Amino acid sequence: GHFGRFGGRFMPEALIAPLDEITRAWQEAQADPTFTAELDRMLREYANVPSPLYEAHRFSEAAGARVLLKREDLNHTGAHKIRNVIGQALLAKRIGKPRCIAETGAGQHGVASATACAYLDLECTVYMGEVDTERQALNVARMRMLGAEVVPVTTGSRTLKDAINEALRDWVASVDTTHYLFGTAAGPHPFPAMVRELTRGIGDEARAQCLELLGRLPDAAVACVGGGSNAIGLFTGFVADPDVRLVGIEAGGDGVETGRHAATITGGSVGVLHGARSYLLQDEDGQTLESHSISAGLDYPGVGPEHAYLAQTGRAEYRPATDAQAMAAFELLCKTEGIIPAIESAHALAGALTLAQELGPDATILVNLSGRGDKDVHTAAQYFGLI
Ligand SMILES: Cc1ncc(COP(=O)(O)O)c(/C=N/[C@H](C(=O)O)[C@@H](O)C(C)C)c1O
Repeated sequence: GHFGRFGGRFMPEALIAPLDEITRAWQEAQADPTFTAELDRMLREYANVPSPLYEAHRFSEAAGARVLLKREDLNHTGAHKIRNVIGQALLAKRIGKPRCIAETGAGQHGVASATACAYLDLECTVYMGEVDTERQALNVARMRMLGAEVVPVTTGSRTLKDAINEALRDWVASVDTTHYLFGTAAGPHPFPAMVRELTRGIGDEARAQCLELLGRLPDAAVACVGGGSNAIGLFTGFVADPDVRLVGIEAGGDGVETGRHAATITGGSVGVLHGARSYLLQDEDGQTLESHSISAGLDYPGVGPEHAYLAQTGRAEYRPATDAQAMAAFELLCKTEGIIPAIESAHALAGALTLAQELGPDATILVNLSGRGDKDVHTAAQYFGLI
């Protein structure tokens, strides 16, 4: 479970056995045609996968280069998260765990977890920072409608980091009946690799769709990076194509130089958080710092270890987009394409606008539109003074 010097599983002794059990079960499931056939069937018939590749002509004109959008916002539940949760919920069934727990920040992973558990008749408890339950209240309502228990977390900074800590505390006490349905490509082994494998359909599909549409590969593949799942899902399909630049866009918040951001690779340092060695925002004593972003889904002081590795080897590059840049890109997509993106995804769009200026009009830029903006309408309406 290593990516160069990154990754590993720095976890309490009590969780080593369940982590071993998931690792073994996942290896067996991947080799079991019944499991993979059921996973593919559910993705196709239930989750609306594969997602379309859409050429955004008017956004491209505004950007000054050709922009293609991978429409993960059109998946069932409105984001890429459904890919990961269907695989992990099927695995929970396979190992006889009647209950799943999950952490969530933006609420998309929580909604996807509640959805998969409703479909597969599993109990579902979602831990969510109290701050996030307020700014993503719509998703709290959706999770409860889908039959999940949502536990507002009031410890620490009351955001995603604290939700993960609470979920881990639950799991230590419930390993016999419960699978921790981890929401991003971070955490202890096997989660980063398993979530990458469950999400890599994004990049594998997009690569084939680009060859069909363009007759060649794109010049760059761009995705926002919170914990890292939608970005690693997009990048993996292209990592062996050296002419395709891989660009991860982190949450620059008020600007990295202000200290109020969630740009973990750009503004952080190597350390251990939530079971893996990667980059994180920490003070000189190794205490995790609070992150800041207008986007709940990117508001996380850690990042998946495979991104740390791709950054260190130089195969991928990571740049920040501030709240203001993301919201400007959010508005531009709304008004040029009639698509309201998730604020997380708007960070990737902001990165694409900058890259378009650098690469020029002949460039083709593939952007992962990781989710739709229904959950963010209130935040965006307040930001733009529409209500
Ligand atoms: C639409 C959308 N796009 C991107 C992200 C960033 O998460 P990654 O793709 O795992 O980097 C997210 C993250 N959402 C998670 C959630 O909904 O709980 C996030 O807050 C945590 C799981 C990390 C998202 O909802």
